[in-house]
Amino acid sequence: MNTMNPTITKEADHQEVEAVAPVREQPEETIIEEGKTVGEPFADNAKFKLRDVNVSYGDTRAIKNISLDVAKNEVIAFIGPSGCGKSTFLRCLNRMNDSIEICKVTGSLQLDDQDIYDRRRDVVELRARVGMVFQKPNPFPKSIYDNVAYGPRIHGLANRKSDLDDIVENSLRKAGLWGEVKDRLDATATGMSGGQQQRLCIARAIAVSPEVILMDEPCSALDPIATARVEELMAEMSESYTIVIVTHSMQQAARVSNRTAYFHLGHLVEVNETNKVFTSPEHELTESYITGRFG
Ligand SMILES: Nc1ncnc2c1ncn2[C@@H]1O[C@H](COP(=O)(O)OP(=O)(O)OP(=O)(O)O)[C@@H](O)[C@H]1O
Repeated sequence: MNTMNPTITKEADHQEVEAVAPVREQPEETIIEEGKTVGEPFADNAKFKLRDVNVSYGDTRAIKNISLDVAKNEVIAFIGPSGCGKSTFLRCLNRMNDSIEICKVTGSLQLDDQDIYDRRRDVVELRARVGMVFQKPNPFPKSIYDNVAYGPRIHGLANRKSDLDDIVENSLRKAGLWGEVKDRLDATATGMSGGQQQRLCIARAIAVSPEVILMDEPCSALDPIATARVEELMAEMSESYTIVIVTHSMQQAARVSNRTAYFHLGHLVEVNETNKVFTSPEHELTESYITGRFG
C-alpha cells in the first residue's frame, strides 16, 4: 500500500478527465493524498477486499490507488462527479473491464479472500456470483420466461422443466414482477415498459443465485414511479445480497445505501455511513459535492 509515501496530486493536473466530463467549479486548491481515504473504508466482514487498485485506459489513469472493503450484505453507494471513475471501479468487481483492450487493472482484488483476477478464475462463474444490472434495461429479444431462464440453463442449475419453472417464478417474484407477467410469460420482453424491463433484468441477475449485485445507475432511464419500485426492491434484496450501486442521485444514495463512497477524479476521497456523509461529511470535497458546489 502506498499510504506510507503518498503521492501528492494537484487536481488541476487531470485535464484528460475534465476534457471528457467537465466538472464545474472544481476546488483546485484541494489536495488529495493518493491512496488516502478518510472515514471508514474497511469492514470486519468483508465480501470484497480491494487494495491499492489502479486502473488505466492506455496512458490515462482512471482509478488511483484505491483501497476499500465491501461488507457482506451491505448496500454501498458510489457517488461523485461525472468521469470520477465510479463505473470503472464497479466493473473491476466482476471483471467487466476485461473486454476493454486498453484497460489495465492492478492491485489486489479479492472476493471472499480469493483473487478475482487470478488467471485460473472462471470469469463466467465469477459473473454468476457477482451479477450486474446496467443503466439501460437490456433484456434479450426473447420471451419474458426465456430471459430469466437463460442463466440457469447455461449454468445447468435446473435438471427438469419444473425446476426451471420454479426458478423463473421465484426470480420474478423477488423482482416484484410476477403478478404483472405471470399470464404472459411467452410475450416478448422488449414489449414491456422500461421499469418492467429493468425489474426483468434484476430477475435475470437473481436467477443464477448471485451473492453480489452490481448496479450501474439502474434507475437513470426510469420514471419516478418505476424508480421507487426498484428502490423498494433493493431494500428487500439487501437481506439476501451484497449490493454495490453507482448513482448520480444523492437522494437515491441516501435512500438506499448503508454506506456511501465519494469518488473524485479517480480518488476515493471518503467512505462513511450514508447518514454521516450527507449530514456531516469529513472531507471538504465531499461537502462541496453534496452541497452542490460542483458536480
Ligand atoms: N472504455 C474507455 N476507454 C477509455 N477511457 C475510458 C473508458 N471508460 C471510461 N474511461 C475514462 O475513465 C474515466 C472514468 O470514467 P467512468 O465512466 O468510470 O466514470 P464515472 O464516474 O462512472 O462517470 P459517469 O458518472 O459520467 O458515468 C473517465 O475519464 C473516462 O473518460
